[in-house]
Amino acid sequence: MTLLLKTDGITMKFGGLTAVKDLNLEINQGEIVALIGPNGAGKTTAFNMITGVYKPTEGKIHFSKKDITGLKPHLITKHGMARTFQNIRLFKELSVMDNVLIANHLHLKASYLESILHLPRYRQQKNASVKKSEFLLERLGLSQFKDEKASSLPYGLQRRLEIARALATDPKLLLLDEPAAGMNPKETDDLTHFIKEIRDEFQLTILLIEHHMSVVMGISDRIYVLDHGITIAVGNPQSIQNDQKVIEAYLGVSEDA
Ligand SMILES: Nc1ncnc2c1ncn2[C@@H]1O[C@H](COP(=O)(O)OP(=O)(O)OP(=O)(O)O)[C@@H](O)[C@H]1O
Repeated sequence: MTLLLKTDGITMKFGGLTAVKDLNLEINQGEIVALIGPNGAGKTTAFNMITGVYKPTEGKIHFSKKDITGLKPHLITKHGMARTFQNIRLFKELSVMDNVLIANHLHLKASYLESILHLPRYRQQKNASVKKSEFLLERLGLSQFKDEKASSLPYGLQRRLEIARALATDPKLLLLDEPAAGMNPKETDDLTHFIKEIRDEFQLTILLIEHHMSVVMGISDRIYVLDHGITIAVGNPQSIQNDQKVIEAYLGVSEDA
């Protein structure tokens, strides 16, 4: 097995609050790994450290054997990491197709001068980019909406479009922040199959944050459980479901709620 992502004791402090403490994730190529935990456990903060939004207060992050600690998000994307957000971030006024084209643009190698002069290399890349975007939309079941405004899509399809945008940057590792949020049971079930399909088809490794336990238990090879920033359990779905500390962390939350 090839190790793709490794975090060595990453910690994030906001003033006096330690949002994540000493997190040690190890994700192998091809795995689907979930990060779960009650609200405020530190899951999004962990994503933000891995993707370069925050520089960890302590610790190191290695991705594809390179130290990426403290690199800016766009450079981390170039190394092969892409993410979606808890709150969908699309260019709402642009078409579905343009949303994917813009994401793909990051990968075009033609220079600015070549692009304004419409030189051959730019034209070739643009054509390839359109083909690739069409392929992604086709593959994600969005072709029929390609000329629609992104904001006109139903919620579940907007989430798919976010994933299409992430895939347009050719990631090795895809981070999904609550992909099933706001979905009904049928959409949630479809999403579970869909995530496995894209993992296989695009040879992805996936790290996801998710509150829907049916999704987490249905697709994860391994699960990390955070509570108040601390990793309280790591294991396969079965061991996590039976872990006393995990049960208590979740029961504690429902009692408080
Ligand atoms: N930029 C920030 N500044 C200060 N505190 C923050 C910041 N970001 C997160 N926190 C705090 O860090 C803790 C962890 O938050 P985080 O959003 O990572 O949790 P989470 O597990 O993703 O929660 P949820 O499931 O509700 O999204 C919380 O107490 C939160 O208030």
